[in-house]
Amino acid sequence: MERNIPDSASDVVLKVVGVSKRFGGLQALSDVGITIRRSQIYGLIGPNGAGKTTFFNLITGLYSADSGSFELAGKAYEPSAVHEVAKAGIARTFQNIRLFAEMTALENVMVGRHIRTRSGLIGAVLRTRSFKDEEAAIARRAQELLDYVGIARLADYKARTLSYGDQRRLEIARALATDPQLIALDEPAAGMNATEKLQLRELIDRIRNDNRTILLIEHDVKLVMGLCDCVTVLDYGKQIAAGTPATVQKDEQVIAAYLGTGGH
Ligand SMILES: Nc1ncnc2c1ncn2[C@@H]1O[C@H](COP(=O)(O)OP(=O)(O)OP(=O)(O)O)[C@@H](O)[C@H]1O
Repeated sequence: MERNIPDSASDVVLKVVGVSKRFGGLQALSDVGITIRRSQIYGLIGPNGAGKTTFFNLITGLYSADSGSFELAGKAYEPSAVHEVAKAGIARTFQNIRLFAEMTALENVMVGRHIRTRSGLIGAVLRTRSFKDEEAAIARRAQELLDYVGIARLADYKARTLSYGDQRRLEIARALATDPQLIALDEPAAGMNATEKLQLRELIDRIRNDNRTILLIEHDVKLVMGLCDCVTVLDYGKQIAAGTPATVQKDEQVIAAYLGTGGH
């Protein structure tokens, strides 16, 4: 489906310019930049070791960049700490799922919501009226989000007891709970079977249609090409192509570096 991508600067959610990162002797990223617009699904692909996760870690404050600049919804931001990035408006999921295993599904989503609440620690200790009202509202919202991702029935189960596919959905619900400007999904389809992938695709599409903006790292090329409005291809830390899936798929450097390998 062709989508009209608006061209105004105010529609830019994330703008990253000239980002580089070196680990010792290895240049993991060289001068990489992307611009993601509101309601886009933006794919970041490339062979193993291309630098995708490093790029995610830089925009979400896990690593610090050697150079480059970052803008979120028109404001410069310094991705220097994970919680600052979450507050600024980027929520992410992880390649290796990171949930609070002993907490229930509902509690995991409530944790995501807490960064947007006001009562804070004092309210929690004193259990003030406003704290209790706020907690009730958070629980209601968390339940809605579980319903949204299709696992409302699992609200009271501990996260560790959920199936792999459901844990990935739970991570997405937790990310949505922070009301992010941008949701960054790190290989959400990893380890999923064909049915789960289809459901995931529907979910990601629905999230976008609800006016969210998504950045996706994914090894499943079919999923990326079918879902994304725009794709950037990395190889050995360099951006070798960017554009619509149709354009990128035809790019000779991409075919040589990635699609032609047959390994994905
Ligand atoms: N903390 C680190 N210390 C040293 N080297 C690192 C570190 N993180 C990543 N690298 C190296 O940087 C390069 C890019 O890795 P990265 O994980 O970003 O690639 P990727 O595209 O996400 O790969 P994959 O598809 O396998 O997840 C690799 O050569 C990797 O070994």
